[in-house]
Amino acid sequence: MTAAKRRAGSSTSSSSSGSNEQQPLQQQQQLQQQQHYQNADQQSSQAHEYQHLLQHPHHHLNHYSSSSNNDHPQQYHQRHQQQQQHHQQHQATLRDCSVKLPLDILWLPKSAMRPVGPDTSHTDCILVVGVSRPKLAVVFLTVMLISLFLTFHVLYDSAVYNIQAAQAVHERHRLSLAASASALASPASSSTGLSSNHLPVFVKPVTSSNQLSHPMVFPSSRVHFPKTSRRLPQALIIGVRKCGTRALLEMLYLHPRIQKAGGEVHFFDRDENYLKGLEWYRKKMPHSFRGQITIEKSPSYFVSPEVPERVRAMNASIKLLLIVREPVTRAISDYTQLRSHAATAILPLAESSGGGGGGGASAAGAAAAAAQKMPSQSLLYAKLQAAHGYDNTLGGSGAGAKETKMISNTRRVAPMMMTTTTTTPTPNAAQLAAKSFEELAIFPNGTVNEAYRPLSISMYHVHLHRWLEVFPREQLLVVNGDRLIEDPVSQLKRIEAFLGIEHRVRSEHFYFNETKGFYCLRYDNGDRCLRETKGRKHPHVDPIVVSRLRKFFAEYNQRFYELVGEDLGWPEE
Ligand SMILES: Nc1ncnc2c1ncn2[C@@H]1O[C@H](COP(=O)(O)OS(=O)(=O)O)[C@@H](OP(=O)(O)O)[C@H]1O
Repeated sequence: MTAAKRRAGSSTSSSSSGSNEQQPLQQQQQLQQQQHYQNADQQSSQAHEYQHLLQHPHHHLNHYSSSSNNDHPQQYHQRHQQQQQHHQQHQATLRDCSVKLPLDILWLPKSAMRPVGPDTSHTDCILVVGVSRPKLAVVFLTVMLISLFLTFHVLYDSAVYNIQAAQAVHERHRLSLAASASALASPASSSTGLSSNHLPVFVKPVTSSNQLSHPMVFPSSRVHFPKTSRRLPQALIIGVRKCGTRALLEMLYLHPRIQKAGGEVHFFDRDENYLKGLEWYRKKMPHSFRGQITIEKSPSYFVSPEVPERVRAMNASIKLLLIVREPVTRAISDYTQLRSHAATAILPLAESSGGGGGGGASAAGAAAAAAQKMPSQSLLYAKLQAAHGYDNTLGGSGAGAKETKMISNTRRVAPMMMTTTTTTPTPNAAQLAAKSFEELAIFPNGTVNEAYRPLSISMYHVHLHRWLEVFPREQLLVVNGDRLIEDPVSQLKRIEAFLGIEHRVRSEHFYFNETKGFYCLRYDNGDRCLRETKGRKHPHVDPIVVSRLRKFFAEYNQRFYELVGEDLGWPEE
């Protein structure tokens, strides 16, 4: 810049000295005047030029070097004006170089920087990136705070995780000890498909060494993650007892979107549980991720009159699964279980042992005394039975107030004790175990004992009617229990669609166990069948009695088909 300026200055002075020698005085004066104006002009634009040259050295160098020292002053003046125009244009360009960007990113003229080596590029601007100290400090602090937050979050999560895992291991250990103790004390208590500690049938006891080596494994054998919580069920298997409720729940549990309550909670059908409130119920539920569906099954819900309203009070949009089986087969299955209990002379906690109640000691006139020992569910039944007076023989009546009213107003027999907490063998138990299904289901005069509980539970339409008074039909899915035994996948596909979850449970999850005569489940870590309490061998029942009962049920079945809008094709004789 200085050199160029000097060059421009010297060219001007040399041209003026030439004129002094050759031209007259007047012309010299004119020229001096012009020079004076020119110099004034030059001085006024000197600051701009300096700025300009700082930012565009190449341009200025070319510009000045291309100027002829011998130009006429007028021409020079014109050129100077052009230079000024040029200069203004370049000022506009310069604005690009002085754009201020956030975080100290600047475009600067290259001339402002001291080049390290020879400058070969043809650009005028240079990008300078820098961060001021306060900004650097803010960024640093922010990064520090975020990493601190993340560290604490991870530490907190893993602490909660470990505490819960440790609790679960402790609980599981306690339960398995209780299970082995009760198994020793009462082999019959496992006949319902659940151990007395309410562990699900499929969950095999884990040895304490296993528990210690897998502290993150919960009783349900699924890993519990900190981001899970216990949620109230979004779906219920409401019954029917002995129709495959346990098999259905375990099969559904193969689906990754399903979580299940381990045992039968009996929240809605037992007053003593219901009075504990929803929070108590929620705590009985397993941990689940958001998006998973928690399912609980208590088959006695179906036949308990107060349950539909209570369920609706909890969740009016809950999904209900009702599994049914051919009614006479179901009744025989019920009888088989009740007889099994009676034969061991241990009267079962009927409602907790697979739902539905049932199991009975004949104790005519003993209802009041027994009621004192009974859970409230049994108490309700005892009241009903006392009011209506039904047969109290093995697995007697008591499916519900409306049902009993409708079905049997004819018989007035001493009320029966539906359930009892006693484990003392009664003399009647053995006698009851000796009674045949035929004797219990058909009176000597050939009429059907409608009040016999295994039969009254099979009158599905009576119970379903109550549910459909409270819930819309679309909220209830009827599962065919007979088909579930033969072809589980087809039924599960329907249920997956009903629950709004993708089809995931497939045939490779099952294998047919010839010895058992049922499908068993195939898990990643092994195969599992339901306990021997499921799929018991049924006693032989006189075909005439079976036919008689099928005819009897034909009408009820038709009513049931009408209610559900589907013909299940059960035999009518
Ligand atoms: N895969 C598989 N394995 C074993 N058992 C199966 C299976 N699928 C359905 N079932 C039928 O389930 C019947 C027992 O029904 P529940 O589980 O509802 O009984 S309970 O009410 O919970 O006691 C049980 O009835 P019974 O055969 O009379 O014992 C079985 O027939």
